[in-house]
Amino acid sequence: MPSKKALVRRPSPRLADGLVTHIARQQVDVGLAVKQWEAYVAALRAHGWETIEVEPADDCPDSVFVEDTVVMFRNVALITRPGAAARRAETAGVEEAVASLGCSVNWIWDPGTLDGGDVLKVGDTVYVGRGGRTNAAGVQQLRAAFEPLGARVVAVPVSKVLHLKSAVTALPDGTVIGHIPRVDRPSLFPGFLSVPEESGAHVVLLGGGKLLMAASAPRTAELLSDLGHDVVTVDISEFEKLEGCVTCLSVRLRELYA
Ligand SMILES: NC(=O)NCCC[C@H](N)C(=O)O
Repeated sequence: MPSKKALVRRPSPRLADGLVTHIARQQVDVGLAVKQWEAYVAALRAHGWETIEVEPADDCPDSVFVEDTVVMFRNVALITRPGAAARRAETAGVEEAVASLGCSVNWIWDPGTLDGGDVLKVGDTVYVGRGGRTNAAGVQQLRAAFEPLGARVVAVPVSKVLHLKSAVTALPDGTVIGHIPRVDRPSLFPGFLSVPEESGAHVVLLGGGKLLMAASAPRTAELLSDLGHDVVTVDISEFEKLEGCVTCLSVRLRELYA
Protein backbone atom coordinates (compact mmCIF):
# COMPACT_ATOMS: atom_id res chain seq x y z
CA MET A 1 0.00 0.00 0.00
CA PRO A 2 1.39 3.47 -0.85
CA SER A 3 1.87 5.61 2.23
CA LYS A 4 -0.10 8.70 3.16
CA LYS A 5 2.42 10.40 5.39
CA ALA A 6 3.08 14.12 5.49
CA LEU A 7 5.92 16.03 7.11
CA VAL A 8 4.96 19.25 8.89
CA ARG A 9 6.94 21.56 11.17
CA ARG A 10 5.54 23.68 14.00
CA PRO A 11 5.97 27.45 13.47
CA SER A 12 8.96 29.07 15.16
CA PRO A 13 8.24 31.69 17.86
CA ARG A 14 10.34 33.93 15.55
CA LEU A 15 7.97 33.41 12.58
CA ALA A 16 7.29 37.15 12.30
CA ASP A 17 10.96 37.64 11.27
CA GLY A 18 10.53 35.39 8.23
CA LEU A 19 11.85 36.54 4.87
CA VAL A 20 9.81 38.63 2.45
CA THR A 21 11.03 39.22 -1.09
CA HIS A 22 8.23 40.17 -3.49
CA ILE A 23 5.74 41.79 -1.10
CA ALA A 24 5.82 44.50 1.57
CA ARG A 25 6.39 43.34 5.14
CA GLN A 26 3.22 43.12 7.22
CA GLN A 27 2.85 42.36 10.89
CA VAL A 28 2.39 38.65 11.55
CA ASP A 29 0.27 37.47 14.49
CA VAL A 30 2.25 34.45 15.67
CA GLY A 31 -0.49 33.22 18.02
CA LEU A 32 -2.99 33.22 15.15
CA ALA A 33 -0.41 31.58 12.87
CA VAL A 34 -0.07 28.68 15.31
CA LYS A 35 -3.86 28.23 15.35
CA GLN A 36 -3.96 28.33 11.53
CA TRP A 37 -1.14 25.80 11.35
CA GLU A 38 -2.99 23.46 13.72
CA ALA A 39 -6.11 23.73 11.55
CA TYR A 40 -4.02 22.99 8.44
CA VAL A 41 -2.55 19.88 10.09
CA ALA A 42 -6.05 18.85 11.21
CA ALA A 43 -7.28 19.17 7.61
CA LEU A 44 -4.52 16.83 6.41
CA ARG A 45 -5.38 14.33 9.15
CA ALA A 46 -9.10 14.54 8.44
CA HIS A 47 -8.32 13.40 4.89
CA GLY A 48 -6.34 10.36 5.91
CA TRP A 49 -2.80 11.75 6.18
CA GLU A 50 -0.57 10.64 9.00
CA THR A 51 1.28 13.83 9.90
CA ILE A 52 4.84 13.58 11.13
CA GLU A 53 6.24 16.59 12.97
CA VAL A 54 9.84 17.39 12.13
CA GLU A 55 11.74 18.54 15.23
CA PRO A 56 10.94 22.26 15.56
CA ALA A 57 13.68 24.72 14.58
CA ASP A 58 12.83 27.62 16.84
CA ASP A 59 15.80 29.73 15.74
CA CYS A 60 14.75 29.56 12.09
CA PRO A 61 11.84 31.97 11.43
CA ASP A 62 10.85 30.30 8.13
CA SER A 63 11.12 26.67 9.29
CA VAL A 64 7.33 26.12 9.13
CA PHE A 65 7.72 26.23 5.31
CA VAL A 66 9.05 22.69 5.43
CA GLU A 67 8.46 22.03 1.72
CA ASP A 68 11.51 24.09 0.81
CA THR A 69 13.97 21.79 2.56
CA VAL A 70 13.35 18.45 0.82
CA VAL A 71 12.06 17.15 -2.52
CA MET A 72 10.71 13.61 -2.75
CA PHE A 73 10.74 11.43 -5.85
CA ARG A 74 9.58 7.86 -5.15
CA ASN A 75 11.39 6.92 -1.91
CA VAL A 76 14.34 9.26 -2.52
CA ALA A 77 14.54 12.42 -0.41
CA LEU A 78 16.68 15.13 -1.97
CA ILE A 79 17.76 17.45 0.84
CA THR A 80 17.91 20.94 -0.61
CA ARG A 81 20.40 23.74 -0.19
CA PRO A 82 18.01 26.69 0.19
CA GLY A 83 18.73 29.73 -1.94
CA ALA A 84 18.44 32.00 1.11
CA ALA A 85 21.50 31.32 3.27
CA ALA A 86 19.43 32.21 6.35
CA ARG A 87 17.31 29.08 5.76
CA ARG A 88 20.10 26.50 5.43
CA ALA A 89 20.07 25.47 9.10
CA GLU A 90 16.53 24.14 8.54
CA THR A 91 17.63 21.08 6.58
CA ALA A 92 19.34 19.08 9.38
CA GLY A 93 16.12 18.21 11.23
CA VAL A 94 14.35 17.32 7.98
CA GLU A 95 17.17 15.01 6.94
CA GLU A 96 16.85 13.20 10.27
CA ALA A 97 13.09 12.85 9.80
CA VAL A 98 13.23 11.40 6.28
CA ALA A 99 16.12 9.07 7.13
CA SER A 100 14.17 7.69 10.09
CA LEU A 101 11.24 7.00 7.75
CA GLY A 102 13.51 4.81 5.60
CA CYS A 103 13.95 7.18 2.64
CA SER A 104 17.13 7.07 0.58
CA VAL A 105 18.79 10.43 1.10
CA ASN A 106 20.58 12.57 -1.47
CA TRP A 107 21.73 16.19 -1.29
CA ILE A 108 22.06 19.40 -3.26
CA TRP A 109 25.65 20.55 -2.87
CA ASP A 110 27.46 23.89 -3.07
CA PRO A 111 27.41 25.70 -5.54
CA GLY A 112 23.89 24.40 -6.18
CA THR A 113 20.90 26.06 -4.56
CA LEU A 114 17.37 24.72 -4.75
CA ASP A 115 14.16 25.36 -2.78
CA GLY A 116 11.51 22.67 -2.69
CA GLY A 117 8.93 25.33 -3.55
CA ASP A 118 10.51 25.45 -6.99
CA VAL A 119 9.70 21.83 -7.76
CA LEU A 120 6.32 20.75 -9.15
CA LYS A 121 5.72 17.07 -9.92
CA VAL A 122 3.06 16.10 -12.44
CA GLY A 123 3.22 12.34 -12.81
CA ASP A 124 6.82 11.56 -13.71
CA THR A 125 7.43 15.07 -15.04
CA VAL A 126 9.34 17.24 -12.60
CA TYR A 127 9.13 20.96 -13.37
CA VAL A 128 11.85 22.97 -11.70
CA GLY A 129 11.74 26.75 -11.48
CA ARG A 130 14.99 28.56 -12.16
CA GLY A 131 14.49 31.78 -10.22
CA GLY A 132 15.57 33.76 -7.19
CA ARG A 133 16.17 30.72 -4.98
CA THR A 134 17.13 27.91 -7.38
CA ASN A 135 20.22 28.30 -9.56
CA ALA A 136 21.44 26.46 -12.67
CA ALA A 137 23.70 24.14 -10.64
CA GLY A 138 20.71 23.25 -8.45
CA VAL A 139 18.69 22.37 -11.57
CA GLN A 140 21.54 20.18 -12.87
CA GLN A 141 21.88 18.39 -9.55
CA LEU A 142 18.14 17.76 -9.36
CA ARG A 143 18.31 16.27 -12.85
CA ALA A 144 21.25 14.05 -11.92
CA ALA A 145 19.41 12.84 -8.81
CA PHE A 146 15.99 12.09 -10.34
CA GLU A 147 16.43 11.33 -14.05
CA PRO A 148 18.01 7.93 -13.34
CA LEU A 149 14.84 7.14 -11.34
CA GLY A 150 12.64 7.82 -14.37
CA ALA A 151 11.84 11.50 -13.93
CA ARG A 152 11.60 13.87 -16.88
CA VAL A 153 13.00 17.13 -15.54
CA VAL A 154 11.79 20.32 -17.24
CA ALA A 155 13.35 23.64 -16.19
CA VAL A 156 11.17 26.75 -16.40
CA PRO A 157 11.99 30.40 -15.70
CA VAL A 158 10.49 32.06 -12.61
CA SER A 159 10.88 35.81 -12.20
CA LYS A 160 7.57 37.18 -10.96
CA VAL A 161 7.09 35.29 -7.70
CA LEU A 162 9.17 33.62 -5.01
CA HIS A 163 8.94 30.03 -6.23
CA LEU A 164 7.59 28.06 -9.18
CA LYS A 165 4.79 26.76 -6.96
CA SER A 166 3.90 30.32 -5.95
CA ALA A 167 2.91 30.63 -9.63
CA VAL A 168 1.57 27.20 -10.62
CA THR A 169 0.48 23.85 -9.20
CA ALA A 170 -1.42 20.96 -10.77
CA LEU A 171 -4.89 19.44 -10.46
CA PRO A 172 -5.33 15.67 -9.99
CA ASP A 173 -5.83 15.26 -13.77
CA GLY A 174 -2.48 16.94 -14.46
CA THR A 175 -3.87 20.31 -15.60
CA VAL A 176 -1.46 23.02 -14.47
CA ILE A 177 -3.20 26.02 -12.91
CA GLY A 178 -1.84 29.52 -12.48
CA HIS A 179 -2.76 33.19 -12.29
CA ILE A 180 -1.48 34.45 -15.65
CA PRO A 181 0.08 37.74 -14.44
CA ARG A 182 2.40 35.69 -12.18
CA VAL A 183 3.41 32.97 -14.65
CA ASP A 184 6.48 33.58 -16.83
CA ARG A 185 5.68 31.10 -19.63
CA PRO A 186 2.25 29.43 -19.42
CA SER A 187 2.89 27.86 -22.85
CA LEU A 188 5.55 25.58 -21.32
CA PHE A 189 2.79 23.58 -19.62
CA PRO A 190 0.62 21.28 -21.73
CA GLY A 191 -2.92 21.80 -20.46
CA PHE A 192 -2.85 25.13 -18.62
CA LEU A 193 -5.88 26.62 -16.85
CA SER A 194 -5.86 30.25 -15.82
CA VAL A 195 -7.35 31.05 -12.39
CA PRO A 196 -8.66 34.44 -11.22
CA GLU A 197 -6.60 34.85 -8.02
CA GLU A 198 -2.90 34.58 -7.27
CA SER A 199 -3.42 32.33 -4.25
CA GLY A 200 -5.89 30.27 -6.29
CA ALA A 201 -2.87 28.86 -8.10
CA HIS A 202 -1.96 26.80 -5.03
CA VAL A 203 -3.56 23.41 -4.44
CA VAL A 204 -2.51 20.46 -2.31
CA LEU A 205 -3.88 17.16 -3.58
CA LEU A 206 -5.46 15.43 -0.60
CA GLY A 207 -6.41 12.27 -2.50
CA GLY A 208 -9.83 11.05 -3.56
CA GLY A 209 -10.17 14.07 -5.86
CA LYS A 210 -10.04 16.55 -2.96
CA LEU A 211 -8.05 19.79 -3.15
CA LEU A 212 -6.79 21.81 -0.21
CA MET A 213 -6.74 25.54 -0.97
CA ALA A 214 -6.33 28.85 0.84
CA ALA A 215 -9.50 30.65 1.94
CA SER A 216 -8.11 33.77 0.23
CA ALA A 217 -9.08 32.49 -3.24
CA PRO A 218 -12.90 32.13 -3.16
CA ARG A 219 -13.40 32.78 -6.89
CA THR A 220 -10.91 30.09 -7.83
CA ALA A 221 -12.50 27.70 -5.32
CA GLU A 222 -15.82 28.32 -7.06
CA LEU A 223 -14.29 27.76 -10.50
CA LEU A 224 -12.66 24.50 -9.44
CA SER A 225 -15.80 23.27 -7.65
CA ASP A 226 -17.77 24.06 -10.78
CA LEU A 227 -15.32 21.85 -12.71
CA GLY A 228 -16.22 18.99 -10.36
CA HIS A 229 -13.35 19.18 -7.87
CA ASP A 230 -13.99 18.78 -4.17
CA VAL A 231 -12.44 21.84 -2.52
CA VAL A 232 -11.44 22.09 1.15
CA THR A 233 -10.26 25.51 2.36
CA VAL A 234 -8.08 26.67 5.24
CA ASP A 235 -7.24 30.19 6.35
CA ILE A 236 -3.47 30.73 6.18
CA SER A 237 -3.44 34.53 6.20
CA GLU A 238 -0.46 34.80 8.57
CA PHE A 239 1.71 32.58 6.34
CA GLU A 240 0.60 34.44 3.20
CA LYS A 241 2.08 37.61 4.75
CA LEU A 242 5.46 35.83 4.45
CA GLU A 243 4.87 34.58 0.88
CA GLY A 244 3.81 31.15 2.10
CA CYS A 245 1.11 29.03 0.46
CA VAL A 246 -0.83 25.86 1.35
CA THR A 247 1.74 23.82 -0.57
CA CYS A 248 4.77 24.92 1.44
CA LEU A 249 3.45 23.90 4.86
CA SER A 250 3.85 20.14 4.27
CA VAL A 251 5.74 17.52 2.29
CA ARG A 252 3.67 14.54 1.29
CA LEU A 253 5.42 11.16 1.17
CA ARG A 254 3.27 8.99 -1.06
CA GLU A 255 5.63 6.31 -2.21
CA LEU A 256 7.07 4.82 0.97
CA TYR A 257 6.26 1.17 1.35
CA ALA A 258 7.47 0.79 4.95
N1 LIG B 1 7.48 26.92 -0.84
C1 LIG B 1 7.09 28.11 -0.42
O1 LIG B 1 6.20 28.72 -0.97
N2 LIG B 1 7.75 28.63 0.61
C2 LIG B 1 7.47 29.88 1.18
C3 LIG B 1 8.67 30.42 1.86
C4 LIG B 1 8.44 31.77 2.46
C5 LIG B 1 9.61 32.29 3.24
N3 LIG B 1 9.24 33.53 3.88
C6 LIG B 1 10.81 32.53 2.35
O2 LIG B 1 10.95 33.63 1.82
O3 LIG B 1 11.64 31.63 2.19
